[in-house]
Amino acid sequence: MALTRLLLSNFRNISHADFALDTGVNLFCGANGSGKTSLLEAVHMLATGRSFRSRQHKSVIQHDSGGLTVFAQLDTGFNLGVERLADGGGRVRINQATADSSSQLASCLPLQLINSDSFSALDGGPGVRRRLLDWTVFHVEHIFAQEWKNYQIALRQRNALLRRGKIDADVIGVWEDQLAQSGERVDTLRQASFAQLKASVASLLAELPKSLLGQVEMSYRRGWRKELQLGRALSESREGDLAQGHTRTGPHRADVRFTVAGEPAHNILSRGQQKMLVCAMRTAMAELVCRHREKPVFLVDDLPAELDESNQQLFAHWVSRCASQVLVTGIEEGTTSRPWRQLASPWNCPKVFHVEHGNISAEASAAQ
Ligand SMILES: Nc1ncnc2c1ncn2[C@@H]1O[C@H](COP(=O)(O)OP(=O)(O)OP(=O)(O)O)[C@@H](O)[C@H]1O
Repeated sequence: MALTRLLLSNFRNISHADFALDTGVNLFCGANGSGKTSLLEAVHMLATGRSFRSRQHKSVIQHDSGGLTVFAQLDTGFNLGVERLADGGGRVRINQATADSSSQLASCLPLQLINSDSFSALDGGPGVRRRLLDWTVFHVEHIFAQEWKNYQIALRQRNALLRRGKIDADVIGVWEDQLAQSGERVDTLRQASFAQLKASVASLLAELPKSLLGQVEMSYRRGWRKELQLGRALSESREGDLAQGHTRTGPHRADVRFTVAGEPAHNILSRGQQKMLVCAMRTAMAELVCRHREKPVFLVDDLPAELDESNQQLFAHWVSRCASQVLVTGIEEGTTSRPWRQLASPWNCPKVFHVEHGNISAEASAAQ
């Protein structure tokens, strides 16, 4: 699936923009602070309901304006709209109907993002990596969203009881049964996707020249002891959980680890190697999703940062295999477009946009 038209108003320094996008490559070039990242942020908001830079909608809304809107038409026939108001209000619409969860947006617009925060997949907490795995499972297995929701409802209830300090074994037992059932199913779905991601990442990394990247090991930790059923693990940890006031075991503590010779990968790999590992993971996620449904859209903020030319070219090649469309930002048109121009048609004819003080204008025709 691809975005065919994008409309923004009052989104950071972009007061108004309305333009058509190509399938394949769309390049947004401009000086520092011109609004390139804001544009990617707006597309991300359409797919998730939120910014990737700020938890506060207010900081994204243009100063002195009452609210922002982002609207897109997709080639699948869907229209997506997000409105955020300075007074805290807002709404999300899909084809004129109000959407009540951000997972409805995500399901209409599967999106992959590569930016300077992507390193947190390696040096950040387990939650970042768990979300990467869950993005994949969500798009591959339709029952995952409901199972995960059931799990979280039961988790909230158990935690509320633990916080009260005094627990009735029968009452907590009911929630532990639900946690155990949905938790085991969440884990089974995650394990199936993880096995495929691991194989894909290994084969993508094998396309790179020989280096320590070839020794990266990926492992999945499900969040509770291997030898136990989840129900048993929960009842065994009840005492300790009570002392801590929360549930310390279960799939909400799962992790995906990247190691090299037993060490966390970010302690060993160079910055460029780390970025290629993250690019391989993101590509593997997209490859897996496009085996089951339509190809995702990629957002790539400043690809040349940390990557030499051959790595940029390899990543562009990966994206062309598993994406329907890519929105790429860069300062200079020449360097930003170079990795894409060596690909086969139509990926070698980017649509070029110039971004200047929040104004976005398309070049009359794509330069060759
Ligand atoms: N709420 C806001 N209202 C108005 N302007 C804002 C708001 N938030 C940020 N800005 C400004 O919007 C501009 C766009 O920033 P953005 O990060 O999109 O630039 P960029 O083109 O990606 O720059 P760089 O190349 O430096 O990464 C910046 O000048 C920033 O100061």
